[in-house]
Amino acid sequence: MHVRNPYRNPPDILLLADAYPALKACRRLTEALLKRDFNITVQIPDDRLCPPVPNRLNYILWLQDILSETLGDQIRGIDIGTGASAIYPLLACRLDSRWRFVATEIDEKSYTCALSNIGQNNLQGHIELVRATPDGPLFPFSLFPDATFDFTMCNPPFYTSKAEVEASADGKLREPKAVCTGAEVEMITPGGEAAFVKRMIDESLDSQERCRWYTSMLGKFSSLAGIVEYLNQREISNYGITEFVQGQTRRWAIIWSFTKTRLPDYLGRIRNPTIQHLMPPRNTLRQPFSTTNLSRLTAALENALANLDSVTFAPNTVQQTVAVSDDEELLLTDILISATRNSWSRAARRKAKNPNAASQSAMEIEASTVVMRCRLQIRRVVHSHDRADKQEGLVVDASWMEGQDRALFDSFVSHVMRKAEMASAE
Ligand SMILES: C[S@@+](CC[C@H](N)C(=O)[O-])C[C@H]1O[C@@H](n2cnc3c(N)ncnc32)[C@H](O)[C@@H]1O
Repeated sequence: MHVRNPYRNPPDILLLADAYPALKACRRLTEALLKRDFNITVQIPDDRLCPPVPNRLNYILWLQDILSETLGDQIRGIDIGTGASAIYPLLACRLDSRWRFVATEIDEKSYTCALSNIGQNNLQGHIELVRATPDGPLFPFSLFPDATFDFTMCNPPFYTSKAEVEASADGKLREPKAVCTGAEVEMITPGGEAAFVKRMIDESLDSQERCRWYTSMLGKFSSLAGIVEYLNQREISNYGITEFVQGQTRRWAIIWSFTKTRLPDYLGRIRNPTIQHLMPPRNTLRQPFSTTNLSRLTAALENALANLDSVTFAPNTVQQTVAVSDDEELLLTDILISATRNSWSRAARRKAKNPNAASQSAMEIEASTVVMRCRLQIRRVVHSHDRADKQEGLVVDASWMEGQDRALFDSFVSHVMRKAEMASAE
């Protein structure tokens, strides 16, 4: 090609679509990306929403990260309002053959089209489509009385009314007009997305641990505050928030659970300082250490853990570079820890000196139950924001993984960190 021809290097179609939104609305672009990159064949009718692949993929990848430690040969999820494309189940099942879906849809045309898309990709053994009704339950648990699920997901209809759709057509609220060629049933629901998600929260209070993680995407940042307040009112403290950023488009997702499993902060908190009031308390606590000697610090930590009789731990040596905003970190040691009771508080240590204080049987019962699981990661941080004066240091990140009692985790971390700092300081 001619040297001055700018198309000598073919344009990046996704960047182009970001700069020229009408392209995003192009069904052929979605169909082509799904075919080329995932071997998925879909047909999306012209009068139904066309899902942008990068955004939908972001949601699936986040769920994959959350479920990455799930054992077993199946991961079972529910997609509420799967749409004509059935994009979430198709993508997820193509990416990992262990995934299974129940997908719901109220709109007849989208239901029929989703059924055909699932069949065309030979995924009918992995994805079960359920015809829902607008006034019926959002979660189809009653149809699967013996099943438990790993997650629910949803991209809810987000507008409250036709007037709101029209008001947003200039692109202020969501995607530009060209993209919003969906049917009303896809885009409008009484009370908008916030009311839809609140319905899910209400239903989840009944179904509780039938599902490990309840999640939903949110198209409007303004929905977040009301939903967090609703979770707080209902005393659902185990929740998280993330954001999906693709070019100029930003979306959010909320996640909550009634189980003891806790999310690491990188999956359940957004770092943006202006919205910290909406974030759940931190599950990852960072402690800088004065020593720069890795073996000293590792030995000090292991010694502090070995001195706690209710604690078992498994250290793992790793060498993995991880990027954290502007800083680079080297993950060096990963220690998995379980505790069967509190043996680190002052009261617990006093009791241990006087074993008659606790009856034998109570001790045995306690010892058989894990009350807290967490991980300690030793990392080497390079503070690169001041490049002239690079500062290296060792830190330990303590991440709460399981338990009901946040105070127990906090007191464990402060005990172990204090002991390790005293023993490793040079
Ligand atoms: C914004 S679209 C999302 C479609 C698809 N999941 C996606 O991300 O492209 C919302 C979908 O939810 C469906 N829907 C609306 N109310 C529903 C309900 N009560 N139960 C199940 N689906 C519903 C709509 O018909 C529509 O297909």
